[in-house]
Amino acid sequence: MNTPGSDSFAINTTELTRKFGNLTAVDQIELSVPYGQIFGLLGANGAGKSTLIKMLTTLLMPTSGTAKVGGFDILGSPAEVRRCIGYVSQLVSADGALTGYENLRLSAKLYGIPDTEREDRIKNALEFMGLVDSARKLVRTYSGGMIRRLELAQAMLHRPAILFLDEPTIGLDPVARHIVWDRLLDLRRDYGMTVLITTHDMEEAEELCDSLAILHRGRISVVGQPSELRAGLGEGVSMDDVFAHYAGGSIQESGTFREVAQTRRTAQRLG
Ligand SMILES: Nc1ncnc2c1ncn2[C@@H]1O[C@H](COP(=O)(O)OP(=O)(O)OP(=O)(O)O)[C@@H](O)[C@H]1O
Repeated sequence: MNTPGSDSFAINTTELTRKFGNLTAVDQIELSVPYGQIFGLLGANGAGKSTLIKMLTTLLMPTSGTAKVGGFDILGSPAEVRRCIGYVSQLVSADGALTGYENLRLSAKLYGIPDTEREDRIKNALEFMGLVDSARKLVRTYSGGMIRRLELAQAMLHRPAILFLDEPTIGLDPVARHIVWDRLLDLRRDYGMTVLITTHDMEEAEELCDSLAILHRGRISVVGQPSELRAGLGEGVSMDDVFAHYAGGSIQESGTFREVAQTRRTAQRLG
């Protein structure tokens, strides 16, 4: 695994803030994620989850504040951060005109995996994700679940210490969703990987995640284990109730048409 810098947390943010004009999408967030956790970021549409992930993966500059990822500062050492993370965005990133194997070759080159190690790493990733039999088929013939598993295989090729996944199971049927969960649990068990996911799926939040942070208008409303969060609100409380309580009660009417259309296209493509 790519060795992270020395820090007791995989992710540690300090007053992390991002503004877009007058809108504060992420507002002075203080978040600490221990190594080896599957950590869920929840929040209504427009709460700031993707913006937070984009800053942590060095794709977007903060307006103020900073964060350490794998012990490296996102502002001072972005290249080191990138070396120890993997990222799967909301949008489909695998190339449908290439085979699964060719997509992995491309990722191996992009991640700078030495030529002598590439074939072994690709073989290992294909086996791990259950894609050996379909490796030589064009990705456009894959099911949604296979595409997601291929994207996970691409993101794990360089053995990142920390994996960022923006809505990894959006648009997948329950069987495909459970297979993705199992693979993520395996990644944590076999490689000690820390996984940060965003999700709108309360079952995923409860069953897959060790801890959750719920965002509301760019701020963290609450952090805790799913069972703690439910117990904190009383008996017989569901994760839906927890979400409604801490995420602002209802889905906000924010997000541009383009963003919504793009997300739906992704879900349709994967469904
Ligand atoms: N590039 C941008 N320019 C202007 N505003 C933006 C930009 N990116 C995000 N925003 C706004 O910032 C806010 C937070 O958006 P973000 O995508 O982080 O939310 P989210 O919680 O990931 O939402 P969703 O669940 O719909 O993916 C929204 O109001 C959004 O419209």
